[in-house]
Amino acid sequence: MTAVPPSCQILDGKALAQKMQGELKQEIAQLVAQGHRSPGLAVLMVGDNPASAVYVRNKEKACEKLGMVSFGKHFPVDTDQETLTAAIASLNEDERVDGILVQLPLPDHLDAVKLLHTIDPGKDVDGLHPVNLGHLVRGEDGLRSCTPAGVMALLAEYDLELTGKNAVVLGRSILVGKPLALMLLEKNCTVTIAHSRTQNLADITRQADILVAAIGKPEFVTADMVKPGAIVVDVGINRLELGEGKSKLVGDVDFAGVAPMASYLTPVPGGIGPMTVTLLLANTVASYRQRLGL
Ligand SMILES: Nc1nc2c(c(=O)[nH]1)N[C@@H](CN(C=O)c1ccc(C(=O)N[C@@H](CCC(=O)O)C(=O)O)cc1)CN2
Repeated sequence: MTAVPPSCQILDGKALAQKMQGELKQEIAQLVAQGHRSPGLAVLMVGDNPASAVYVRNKEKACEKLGMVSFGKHFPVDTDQETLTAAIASLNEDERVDGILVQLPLPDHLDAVKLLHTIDPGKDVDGLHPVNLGHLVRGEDGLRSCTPAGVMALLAEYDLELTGKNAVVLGRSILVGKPLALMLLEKNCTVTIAHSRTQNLADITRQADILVAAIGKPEFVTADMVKPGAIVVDVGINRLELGEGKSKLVGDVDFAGVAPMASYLTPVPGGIGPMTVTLLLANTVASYRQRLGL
């Protein structure tokens, strides 16, 4: 990682993820010792997107490390909508399965939104079903999207004051931007969602006490877009091909340029990525407890 000036503190998602996963492992071991079955998670992947394959493998490994059972299914790229709908219906009925997740993105011929609607909301550990998004809008308990929930857990770990702060979320996806804006609002931030059509973007981002970048553009946020002392959260994960078979992982924030401006900053890798996986595991345990009445 690039050297960070003393005025900037790293928000260490990797460390918090390890701590939370250790706690989840203990919790599961206790439940199993009391005679309960292990929690189960089913990750559905379609096609051979290499990045998705790595993420799915990491989720399955994490699952097993914590003592959960993995019911993952890998479908060929030409799988049709009906086959996937039937697979989800069967997992909805399977008592051993507490969480169902469809790895995104899906191949273009598939309708991801329609598929997500068929997941039992009680097993929707990605928090993307309209019922769970509806609970979030209303400020009610429910399964919450993993990446935004991971951002909020990391901010909470460092005791960062959110009330009354100007938060700017760059990105309006259903996976990150929109649910994160609602979670920041719930913590009494004044929230702006900015996106690819926003005018005078740097004028808006420079107002942010908390700036979250989730737009999928490598190193898009530069120092001139950041208010001095801002908390900067980088949700982007972009692989840059460097030639000769080499590549580098970067976020949506120019880390080296922004670090001297920010008071807190998340790295890539080691920031929000590990938190996403951890919140998926935490959601699966929450769903398991709810389903077993524990
Ligand atoms: N159904 C979903 N699909 C996708 C989601 C999601 O939350 N739900 N998010 C992303 C991918 N993703 C999880 O699925 C994910 C991406 C990256 C990481 C991560 O830990 N990254 C590491 C670096 C890994 C590397 O070296 O490549 C890090 O940031 O430290 C976790 C989860 C899209 N799809």
